Amino acid sequence: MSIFDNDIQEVLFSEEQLKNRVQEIARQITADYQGKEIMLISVLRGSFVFMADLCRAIDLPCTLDFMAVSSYGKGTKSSGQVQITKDLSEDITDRHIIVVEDILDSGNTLSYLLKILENRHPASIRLCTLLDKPERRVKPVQVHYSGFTIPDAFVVGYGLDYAEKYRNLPYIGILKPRVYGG
Ligand SMILES: O=P(O)(O)OC[C@H]1O[C@H](OP(=O)(O)OP(=O)(O)O)[C@H](O)[C@@H]1O
Ligand code: HPA
Repeated sequence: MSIFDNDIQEVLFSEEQLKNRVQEIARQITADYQGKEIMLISVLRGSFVFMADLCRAIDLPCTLDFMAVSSYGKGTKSSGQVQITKDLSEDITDRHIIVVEDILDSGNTLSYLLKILENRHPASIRLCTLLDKPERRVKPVQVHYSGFTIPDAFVVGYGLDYAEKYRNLPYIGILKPRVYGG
């Protein structure tokens, strides 16, 4: 039970389902990068919960860094204007990078971000997103690790917000449209 339950139309993924899927992705990454050291880049703020669970389930030498971008402001639709609000602390040249995201929606954020990171000449770069909402895509983005494909609905919880709320919900659910006036 959560104080937010009344704002949720439908639970898409329970805590248990999230835990199991995150472990499967971590096992896949561990197998794919045997013998290598990886660097996980969490795209703040939404991916912080996924990152925390994923990195602890990966059995490889691994460093972490964080980047913050924003394009949604207080709305439920991408403004199309992506802003870097915090850059990485580390140099990624010649490193094996995995970008960790909570959701791939229009693709505006990740197409912009991946281009910037590719220009810094990593040894390799892959994208790992917990959720993929393909119906909303306006920019193509190549995904290597995807947790779940979801329908065209605004979701919150497990790091994902609406107007900065709901990030601390332990499950992922569809937000009732009346909450955002949709
Ligand atoms: O594919 P897109 O339509 O660009 O949407 C995906 C982006 O939107 C969310 O970030 P947001 O800008 O809401 O910032 P946040 O991570 O701080 O919540 C999410 O974390 C992704 O970065
Ligand atoms: O469905 C969503 N929920 C929360 N944040 C988002 N950013 C892009 N799509 C979403």
